[in-house]
Amino acid sequence: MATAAMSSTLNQLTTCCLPKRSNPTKLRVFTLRCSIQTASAGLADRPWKTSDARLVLEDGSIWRAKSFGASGTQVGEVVFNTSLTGYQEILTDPSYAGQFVLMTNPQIGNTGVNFDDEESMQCFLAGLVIRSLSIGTSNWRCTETLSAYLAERNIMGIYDVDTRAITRRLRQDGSLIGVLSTEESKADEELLEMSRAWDIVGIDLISGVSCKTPYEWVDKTNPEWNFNSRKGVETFHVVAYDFGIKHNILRRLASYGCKITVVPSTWPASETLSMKPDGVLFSNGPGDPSAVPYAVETVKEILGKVSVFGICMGHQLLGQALGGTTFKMKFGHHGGNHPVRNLRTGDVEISAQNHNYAVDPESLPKGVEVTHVNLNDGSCAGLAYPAKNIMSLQYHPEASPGPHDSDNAFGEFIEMMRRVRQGA
Ligand SMILES: NC(=O)CC[C@H](N)C(=O)O
Repeated sequence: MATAAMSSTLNQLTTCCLPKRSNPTKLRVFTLRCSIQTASAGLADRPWKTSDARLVLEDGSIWRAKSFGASGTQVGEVVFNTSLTGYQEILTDPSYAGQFVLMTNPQIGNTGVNFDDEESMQCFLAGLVIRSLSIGTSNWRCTETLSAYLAERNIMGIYDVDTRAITRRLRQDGSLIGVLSTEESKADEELLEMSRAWDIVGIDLISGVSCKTPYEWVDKTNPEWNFNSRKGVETFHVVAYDFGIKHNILRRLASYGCKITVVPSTWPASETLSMKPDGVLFSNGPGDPSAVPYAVETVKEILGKVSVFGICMGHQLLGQALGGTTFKMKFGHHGGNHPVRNLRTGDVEISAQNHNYAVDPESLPKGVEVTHVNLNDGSCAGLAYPAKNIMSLQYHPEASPGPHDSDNAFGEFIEMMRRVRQGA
């Protein structure tokens, strides 16, 4: 069992062993060392688990760690997430398909998992990278430990890895492809080769996470946690394109009084328009928005004919459909603490974010307004095209996890649909 003294020793070691960027042609191994030794050689096995996994990054660094969840070998892009809570919502956010999520919060697993906090039916991410795996769970809602949950879903996790050092490397050099392996038989060079042979850019990851057939969604936010709900108001029919949709987007729309039909990413625009919805929502989703031209075409066919709201991937597809371009950011935004300025009101919202791509505002045609700006780096965080009843956000008004400052964006979408219905 890890004592406070032990974890403080570990923290000191982590600080003073911060590795420098390695020569890309050489493999360099980083291990979190523990200062506690076994008594004398051969007397007893160590009472704690020793390293049994490697994370090999494309820059040639090798991070020795301990595995939990599933075992095997997996490739993906490593991104860091700065949320303090909500690891289960993050694990089930389909937008993380193809990525290893490294949590900067050093202790994960404390609250276990529960089935009410899932953002989709599955974990699509490549794996989870954490500093310390909590040895116990303490939460009245907990139904299972994080380890058991990941093992059942065949998702690999590693802990006792220097997450601060990896995060600093990602911030300095940008997102990196990595291979996580528990297989001793695989040589370091082989894993490095795998990481260099794979790329997340240009792959359609949406088709692997979208639903296959349309369905109706009725669940609202649980009354225990609800806020901003509207009572006794008219109902609006929204068709929601599932590019990897998070359940909380659907719950929030339902709580605002929408009747929702969720459709697959390949659902023809003509079918959507024939349903005569009041609005169309383009959801969040994984990967490169330039790798799904079919989705951009669908958005183009719908724009101007009905009110639309794009969230994250939906915002990026809207940007492209309007004639703009998207680009890959250095390491993206992933976390629940990103300040955004709403340029219409002047208000600053603390927002939940998860994206690696962004719309280039310079590429947008006249009439398209940048409505929100990310205050950390000035990137475009929201768009509107009032003449065509279009609005979009690069971040997550549904939060989950994250602050609820931006929830009113759903209210604005409702207002837009109401104005169109009233012919205003
Ligand atoms: N959450 C999302 O919709 C992410 C959008 C896109 N996959 C990106 O990384 O930018």
